[in-house]
Amino acid sequence: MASIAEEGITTDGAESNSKSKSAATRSGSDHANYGVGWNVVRTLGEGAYGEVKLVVDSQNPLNAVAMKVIDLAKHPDVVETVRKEALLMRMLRNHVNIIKYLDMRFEENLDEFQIFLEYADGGELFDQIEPDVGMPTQKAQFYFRQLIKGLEYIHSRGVAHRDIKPENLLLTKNDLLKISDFGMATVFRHNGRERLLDTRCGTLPYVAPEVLSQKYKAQPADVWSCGIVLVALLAGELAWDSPTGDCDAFNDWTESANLDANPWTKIGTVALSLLRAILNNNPLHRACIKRIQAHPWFTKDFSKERAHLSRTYSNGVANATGSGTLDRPAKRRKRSLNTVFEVLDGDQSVSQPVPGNNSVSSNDCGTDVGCPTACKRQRDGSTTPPNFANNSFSQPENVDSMLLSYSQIGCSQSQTPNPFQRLVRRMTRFCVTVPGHDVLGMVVVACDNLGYTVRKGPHGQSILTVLITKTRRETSFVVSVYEMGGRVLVDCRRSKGDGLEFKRAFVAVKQKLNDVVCRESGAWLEVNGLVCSQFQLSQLSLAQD
Ligand SMILES: Nc1ncnc2c1ncn2[C@@H]1O[C@H](COP(=O)(O)OP(=O)(O)OP(=O)(O)O)[C@@H](O)[C@H]1O
Repeated sequence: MASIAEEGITTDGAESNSKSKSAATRSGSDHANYGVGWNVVRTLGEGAYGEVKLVVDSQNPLNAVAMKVIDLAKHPDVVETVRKEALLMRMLRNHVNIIKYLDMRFEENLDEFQIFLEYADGGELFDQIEPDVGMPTQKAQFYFRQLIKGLEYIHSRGVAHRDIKPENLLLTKNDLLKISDFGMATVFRHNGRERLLDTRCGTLPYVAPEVLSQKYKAQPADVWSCGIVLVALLAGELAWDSPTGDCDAFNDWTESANLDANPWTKIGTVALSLLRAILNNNPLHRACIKRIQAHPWFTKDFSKERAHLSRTYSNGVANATGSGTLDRPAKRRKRSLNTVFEVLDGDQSVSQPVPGNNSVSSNDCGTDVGCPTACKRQRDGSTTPPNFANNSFSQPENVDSMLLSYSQIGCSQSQTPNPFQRLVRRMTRFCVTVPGHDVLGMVVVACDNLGYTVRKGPHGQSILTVLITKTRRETSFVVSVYEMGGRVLVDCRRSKGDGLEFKRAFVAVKQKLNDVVCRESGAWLEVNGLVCSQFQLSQLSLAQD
């Protein structure tokens, strides 16, 4: 989903006025030089001004960073914008829920800026949202708490993000949420003095109403966007296209009308009361971060509710109501037994220990917000990360030996092969029973039927770009096919636009290919972002020792 930036971003008083590229080059080279000995492995995503690439240390393949490339030949006017983004990220680099800024340089030969960032090896948050469904309450709460914690830190440093949305919330393999993309961020408080903002920026469905119409306070505007993210997490859809008077869905919310319609019917009553406090048109009355953190939905221990439900059903008593129920929408009180079990199955085992809000120390999953899946400590002292990926929406199945080689990834010849190629954990993948060439043809036909436009990759590469033409906002995704040891993996990655639209399109394409999608489950090993077989993993750990 494209972001809007009506007035462009200007440098604020808190920052240097230098506009030179060399100033950008100097802005914080206090880390390793990611040049010699580092290899570009693959493209992680596409940004507004260029690609974001995965760069791996050839000496230690477990050392990886993300390199955001800004193509100055194509975008000569963005020097100042990019420099500002890097400076702000540098100010914010000491928080577990913010993508850590590492370095920046101007690559003269290529005429590009390169910003080096901590690599988030767990994909994007939107990848965890099932379209039109959302995710289990407990999981949504886990991510939302981290989002609010990260935002609290950003605001404490006097910075407004201004483009909070699931596509800009990245995850690590341990399910740590990392706020990223500070391309629209700005300083709103400097030396204790706060200023109102007037740049109309953000992404329409997520933007607060006042941002479109008047000077606005920074913090309530970001809080509003978090509210829309919460709707997406809980309902798998957005509340409205834009918070404006010509949008019926927004008017209904403002007038408390039609709350029997989606997305609200999918959202529990306690969550709805939190959303009421956050999505308040009046920024002065809108819940602040402290109020959000004190709200019953935010503090509630849903894992205890889950255990209660489990006991109830294991006794054969189908009583899902009463004091110990999950936060469920009023309209869904009469849900079927199956529905409740779906909720239970979708998350961690109910027999696991029930962590409270403070039960997870930073030694475990690295955050002090309540991790709903207890991190299991191993004999060697390491921990197993909370594994939310188990509520597989489209997790690859039946891949028991998959170490993707350099040539299969499709890197250019100038890049050095690296045996430990990484794939971002992603739910928008599946394995098929037919050869790669055949499945590509099938994807083309499926997309044609669905009315999407398909562009083939250059030089006969196993890559397609699919433009979802039906949607108002331009959304596209890239389909890559990998063949390995008789297995064929179809990997879909959002390239541009709305994450939820992409997910819907993915589901539609996968359904069309239903006859050839692998059914049986198998070992899909992905550790530290590596996709490989058990044998290859053991070799790797020997090498590390
Ligand atoms: N640190 C990172 N680790 C892993 N993937 C990343 C990282 N940074 C960016 N990406 C991937 O690249 C994509 C684009 O990055 P980013 O959003 O920062 O670019 P942008 O130019 O700001 O794009 P936008 O058009 O959304 O404003 C992200 O959606 C994500 O998939």
